[in-house]
Amino acid sequence: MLEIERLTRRFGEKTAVDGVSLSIPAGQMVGVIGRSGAGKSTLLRMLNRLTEPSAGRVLFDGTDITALRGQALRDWRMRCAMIFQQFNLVQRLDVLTNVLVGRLNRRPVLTSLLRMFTAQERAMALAALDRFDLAETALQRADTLSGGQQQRVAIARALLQEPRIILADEPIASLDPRNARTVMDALRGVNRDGITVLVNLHDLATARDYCDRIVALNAGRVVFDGPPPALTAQRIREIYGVTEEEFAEEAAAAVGAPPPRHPAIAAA
Ligand SMILES: Nc1ncnc2c1ncn2[C@@H]1O[C@H](COP(=O)(O)OP(=O)(O)OP(=O)(O)O)[C@@H](O)[C@H]1O
Repeated sequence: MLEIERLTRRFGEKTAVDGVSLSIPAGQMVGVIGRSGAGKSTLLRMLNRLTEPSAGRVLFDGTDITALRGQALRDWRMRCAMIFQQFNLVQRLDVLTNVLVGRLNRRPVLTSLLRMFTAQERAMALAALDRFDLAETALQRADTLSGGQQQRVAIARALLQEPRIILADEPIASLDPRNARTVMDALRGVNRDGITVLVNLHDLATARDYCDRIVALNAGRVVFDGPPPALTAQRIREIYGVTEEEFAEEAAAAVGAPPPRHPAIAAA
């Protein structure tokens, strides 16, 4: 269980996340939506302490994550893997090594530096790649892969951390619809294995299709929290003051994604 209690982050005068409280049961897939600047990235980044909260707490199974220091903080970051919009692979390294990077934090510094991995770790990495139909790319350089393949490599790398939670910040914003689907299928697949997934999405239709729960942010605050069918086009209008179509186009532009081809205007 992840408990977020009145979590707040200020940047100077700006309050990016403003007293957010959420209880997220283990194994849930939560889509976080909101306009550009609503605080989605800041919220996710506070959960694994890439960004420090100004106030509030995060508890995981009763442990206060916001108070962790040193090794305990490193352990938490391992259990709470991040996926980024731009994949963050080492382009000149082969795919297998990129996946094995997920093990680095789990090992002593020297073996990490030498990038020495056990046969068991290599087998784990290959199995993770195989699961996403990428085993045959293991020895290719990462930069020879498509965006969708690279993002699935990033998910495989995250799995090598043996995480309890995956935090994905706009994981499909740079992908075409087909690749976006393969990445969302991969995330949903690992979620079905019991890993909690929090995913920032600009695309409402995707959030509806894949998530158990949608949290909508506006100006750093939670303005909707419920099951996808409850987030109707009418609710979007009430919350954001725009049609769902306008919301979709604006959100896509904010993350540099192509405009939606089929805005889910009547999804509800
Ligand atoms: N390091 C920072 N320094 C100053 N202001 C920041 C910083 N990070 C975020 N902000 C501000 O906090 C607010 C929330 O930003 P955040 O990136 O979390 O929003 P977002 O919903 O993820 O939007 P986007 O999709 O455009 O990234 C914005 O006004 C942003 O300018």
